[in-house]
Amino acid sequence: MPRGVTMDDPWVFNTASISTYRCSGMKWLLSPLLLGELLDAIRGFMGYSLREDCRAARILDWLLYEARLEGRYRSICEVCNIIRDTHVCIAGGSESLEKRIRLLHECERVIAVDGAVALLSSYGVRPDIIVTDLDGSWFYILEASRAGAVVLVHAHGDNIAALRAVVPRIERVAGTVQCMVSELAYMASGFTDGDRAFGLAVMCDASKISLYGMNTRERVGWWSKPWLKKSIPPWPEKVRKLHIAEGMMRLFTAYALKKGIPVEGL
Ligand SMILES: Nc1ncnc2c1ncn2[C@@H]1O[C@H](COP(=O)(O)OP(=O)(O)OP(=O)(O)O)[C@@H](O)[C@H]1O
Ligand SMILES: Nc1nc2c(c(=O)[nH]1)N=C(CO)CN2
Repeated sequence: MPRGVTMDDPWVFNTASISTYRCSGMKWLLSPLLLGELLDAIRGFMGYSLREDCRAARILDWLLYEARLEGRYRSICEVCNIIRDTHVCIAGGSESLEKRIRLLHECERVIAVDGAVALLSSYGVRPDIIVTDLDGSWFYILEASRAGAVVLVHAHGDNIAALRAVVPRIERVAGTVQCMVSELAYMASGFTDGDRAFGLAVMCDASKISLYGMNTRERVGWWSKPWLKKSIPPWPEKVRKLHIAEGMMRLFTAYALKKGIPVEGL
């Protein structure tokens, strides 16, 4: 049993599965068990703590519960409804996004990956969905959510303070986690913000997926982190994350092709 799937707490496994299956016709991209195994392996490789990832998942669940009381919560089914049967473009963190950004005007739906929301804003592109672990610019994320974007926030052991600071201020918020203890958030298909966005588009049956700024061999775009002044080569931890992202994207491309969803820009 993957360690992120806490079977000593068996009801949790059911509720997490049920919250995804409640959407009519929607299926997990990877089975929860396979996903749990993959995330365990990644945690080992990256040196992350399961305990902290599970703590973050519970905290996000609580913040989403409050968001639901306040009418700000969006389920993963509602997120999928935005994507289903549309041409989805995903704008990520690699350098080439800036040169190709005007092409995003041709997309039916735009998913901004974390910091890319800042760059999109300066070119007048409004994202429909933002996929983030909240280490991009909070200002632009909050601005886009006020303008109508749904923010799909990912909880992990290293962003607990950011979750507490930002989630209560997001107008339209959904959640993903990497430990299966949550009822209102769902187990993310993927690891980095970019491959999770791609996995989401495949899971939600986009009619076509175009990737911009998702080239893991390129430099990291300056918009990717608030502290970057210019685009730079990935630093050692980022290299390892991008390595995993590349593997995830290959896997999801295979699923997309099996479902008959064309993918361009890989
Ligand atoms: N060369 C690249 N540089 C940066 N991001 C890239 C690159 N190629 C693909 N991407 C995708 O774009 C996303 C950009 O998001 P972001 O920079 O916030 O990363 P992240 O997943 O939050 O990781 P980190 O913890 O380093 O912030 C990445 O998650 C990755 O999937
Ligand atoms: N614990 C932990 N989990 C993660 C992290 C991270 O920095 N720490 N970064 C991710 C990709 O952005 C995804 N998951």
